[in-house]
Amino acid sequence: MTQSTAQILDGKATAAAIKAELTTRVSALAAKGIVPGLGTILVGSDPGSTWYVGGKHKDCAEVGIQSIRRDLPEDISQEDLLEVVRELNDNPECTGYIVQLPLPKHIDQDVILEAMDPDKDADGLHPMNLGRLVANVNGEMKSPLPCTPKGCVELLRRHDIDLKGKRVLVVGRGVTIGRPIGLLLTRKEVNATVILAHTGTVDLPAELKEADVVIAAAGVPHMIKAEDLKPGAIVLDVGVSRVDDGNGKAVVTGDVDPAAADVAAWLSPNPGGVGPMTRAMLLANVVESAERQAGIA
Ligand SMILES: Nc1nc2c(c(=O)[nH]1)N[C@@H](CN(C=O)c1ccc(C(=O)N[C@@H](CCC(=O)O)C(=O)O)cc1)CN2
Repeated sequence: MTQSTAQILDGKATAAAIKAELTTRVSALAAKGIVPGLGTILVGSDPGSTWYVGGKHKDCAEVGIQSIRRDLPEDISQEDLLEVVRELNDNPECTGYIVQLPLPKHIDQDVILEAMDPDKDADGLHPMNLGRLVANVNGEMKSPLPCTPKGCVELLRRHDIDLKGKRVLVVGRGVTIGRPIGLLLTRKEVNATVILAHTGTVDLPAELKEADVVIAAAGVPHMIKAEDLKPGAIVLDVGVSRVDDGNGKAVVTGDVDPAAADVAAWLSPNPGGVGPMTRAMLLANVVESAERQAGIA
């Protein structure tokens, strides 16, 4: 049996440390009479989405952020959903909010995200904030960043992993992870070289073998095997799938086969890696936005 070589990028412990720091910053805001408030909009009763939203409210309570919850039926019309978006845009207790994704198929996600007040967009997914991410090559402009990409960069930074000059392969071109993470990693402050692979990529195995860093965000269970990787690669397993464990129970499974730990130098596991960082970065976005509104940051 081979010995696992990879060091673990522990998202749970890192997120816990970030939450402790945010608790201090929320107390400083409270001393100035400012209480940040996060709103969530959940449409339907998908078990995963319901769990994530519940976790966001629990996190808020932990760090002292007020939370506002709007749980809506699966068959809500787009117009009625827009009405809830407008209500949170105007709600003074809500300093930022998110619309939990994915939305049901009959709702146009782009229309909903665009209707949000960009200054209250805690997920950084409003087209204005995605545009700011594109324009912000130096990383100096302050705007909310999508939580999972921000979590990946913060997880690496807090483990002193420098990506300057590294060849990074991102697998998956989704709007919440794949596309924005390339923009973050190519900022001058990170200076990585990024290749964005997707279902149309001709020779994924060749790209994987050359990558110093792999960020797997395809949502295909265990599609990346140990033998696909360059020895010593840094691997972030970000994709989430729920598969039957053989006993009728759904378990969270990442894109990377656990045996990759025998080849990689660093591995962020799934669960326990980037997921907890996504939650912590949402809190960070809410606190940063409240600080900006208070003229602190
Ligand atoms: N509006 C948004 N929708 C979605 C986002 C997002 O950032 N904004 N990301 C994902 C879901 N997500 C947060 O919303 C999320 C995913 C995973 C985790 C997490 O902590 N996962 C755990 C495992 C959880 C489990 O057992 O199910 C882990 O990785 O350890 C938190 C948040 C899609 N939608």
